[in-house]
Amino acid sequence: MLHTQSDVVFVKGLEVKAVIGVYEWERAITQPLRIDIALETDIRKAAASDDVVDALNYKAVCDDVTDWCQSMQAQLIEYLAEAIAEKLLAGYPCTKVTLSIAKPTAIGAAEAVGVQITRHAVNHDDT
Ligand SMILES: Nc1nc2c(c(=O)[nH]1)N=C([C@H](O)[C@@H](O)CO)CN2
Repeated sequence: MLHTQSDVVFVKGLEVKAVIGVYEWERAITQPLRIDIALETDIRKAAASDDVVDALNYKAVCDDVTDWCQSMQAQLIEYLAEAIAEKLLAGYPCTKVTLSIAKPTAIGAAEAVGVQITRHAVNHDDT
């Protein structure tokens, strides 16, 4: 199918305090994570109805991502990013997720360190 439109619902700079890191001292504290998310989705129904029930609700995304970060207590941000992307694709009406997770306080000499990933929904029509 030819796609003639491309829409994104995004979250920029979501700050979450969570247990994250590989070192023993990191397991005893929380650190800030700064998260950017772009969810490729069709916004036309919400744009026509002006009703949040037709929208990919970014408030729900922020609440879910915050909960997942805090409950997972991951060591690597790679592990956390992959798990969040998988959950977003499974739980929200989106076809592609681009997600970056930064640790702004991990390396004193750097503004931030982190990862960025892009994942696509599996299209079951093709199988
Ligand atoms: N690619 C990664 N490298 C490192 C990570 C990580 O999650 N991914 N984590 C650490 C430590 O937890 C670090 O943040 C402590 O300063 C080191 N390298």
